[in-house]
Amino acid sequence: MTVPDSKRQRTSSHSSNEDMATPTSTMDKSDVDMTDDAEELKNENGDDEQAAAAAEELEKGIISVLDSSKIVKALKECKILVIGAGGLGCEILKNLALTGFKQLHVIDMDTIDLSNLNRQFLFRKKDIGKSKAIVAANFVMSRVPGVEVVPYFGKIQDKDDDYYRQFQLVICGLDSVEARRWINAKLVDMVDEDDVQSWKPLIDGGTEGFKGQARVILPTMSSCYECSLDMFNKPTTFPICTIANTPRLPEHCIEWASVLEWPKVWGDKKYDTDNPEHITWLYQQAYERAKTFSITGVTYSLTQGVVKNIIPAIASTNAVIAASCCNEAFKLATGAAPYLNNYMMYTGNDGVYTYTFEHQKKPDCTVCGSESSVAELNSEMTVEELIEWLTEKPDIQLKKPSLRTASKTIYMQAPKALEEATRPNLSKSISEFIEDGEFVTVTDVALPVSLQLRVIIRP
Ligand SMILES: Nc1ncnc2c1ncn2[C@@H]1O[C@H](COP(=O)(O)OP(=O)(O)OP(=O)(O)O)[C@@H](O)[C@H]1O
Ligand SMILES: [Zn+2]
Repeated sequence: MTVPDSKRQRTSSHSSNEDMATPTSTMDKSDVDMTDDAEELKNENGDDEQAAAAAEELEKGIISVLDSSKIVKALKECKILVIGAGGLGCEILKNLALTGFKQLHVIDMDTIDLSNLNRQFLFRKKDIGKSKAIVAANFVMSRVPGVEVVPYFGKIQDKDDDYYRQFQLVICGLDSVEARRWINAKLVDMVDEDDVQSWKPLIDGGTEGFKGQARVILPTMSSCYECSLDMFNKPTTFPICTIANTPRLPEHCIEWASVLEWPKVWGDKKYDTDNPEHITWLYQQAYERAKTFSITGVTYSLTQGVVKNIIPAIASTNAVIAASCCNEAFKLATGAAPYLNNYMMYTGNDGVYTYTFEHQKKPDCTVCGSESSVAELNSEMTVEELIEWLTEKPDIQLKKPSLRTASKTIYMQAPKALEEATRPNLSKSISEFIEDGEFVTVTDVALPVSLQLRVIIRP
């Protein structure tokens, strides 16, 4: 696989993370690759004259027509892990196999559901209840001769470094932030400065309704998933005044029915989003209100979608994002063109709009940063409050953090005995455990690695 120029420098000079910033320009990259390519041409073809001519061209900076045999070789040698065999995963597996990649693995922990069949086209009705990964792998192999797809029916968290080490590239088609954070941290953690093979680019695709994004993460070199965690906020809610007074969208009317009308009529009784009678009631209220404001588009299924907070999966969004991910995989595997640097947004809400930008690496990113993450905390803060703070802070967002310093165990979520033993510490103030400037090690189910947090205690 083509190793970006900056990676080569990094591994050979042992330079620190700060030096690496982002991949260098395409021209620099091609310079390095071209020299190597010329060498390879000479060795492989044994046709000295042709090789010499090609080498000369390459040295002059002329990029000749792609050599198909080299492309084929690169695709054959690149082993890719696809994570997720859902809407995006089906597209990604199909694209990779048809592009000519030969060694694919796929992980998915889920089984096939009837509702998947409209867009997860590797599955048929007879497959309902079976493992997505296994069915997808068999389908792709039966349709595309010469490709091997090895499935794993389970979670990415089940696998260890040895498993991940075999791949040159990882592509994610996931639906959860948690799984993305896990694989991102795993791949960053696996990077060994002295071993270029330990370094695996991560291509991450994500879709939500008509919106999607594709990004290329070069572990320790470019911005990682965790660097941009604060971009993912809680789902949008509508301002109450809009809902109450100036609705413009069918969603506003549905929110009005569920947030304001339901409690007014039914008091403390909560509606059940799985009860068709309740949804029908909300739908009728919303429909009447929409009529008053000349708003169209309130339907039963939209009502259900809004109250359940469901964003419909759009097959064409998956197709666009998967295409972009596989395009990047092709470029990274073959060096045929510069790869995405590093974030592409797409929206199909209103025609087609895409935008590419370079998401900056965060120097104090808790996963890939070279600087330690600093937390300035009040000395009176309790351990429990610190834990809550860690779960709420937008750029940390942990689930169930456990805390310790070099000398003290502050609070452990598991095992049970340790949790019980440390529970009384929850109500104590953090200054009983943490000295000003001391490092706190934070572990959490969300991440396969621990975080180091330097704590500054404010008096
Ligand atoms: N930690 C994980 N390990 C392995 N697979 C995972 C993990 N987290 C999520 N997945 C898989 O990622 C896939 C995401 O696909 P997709 O977004 O199409 O979801 P879906 O559940 O099939 O569809 P929808 O949510 O729209 O009904 C799912 O099949 C899911 O099982
Ligand atoms: Zn990062």
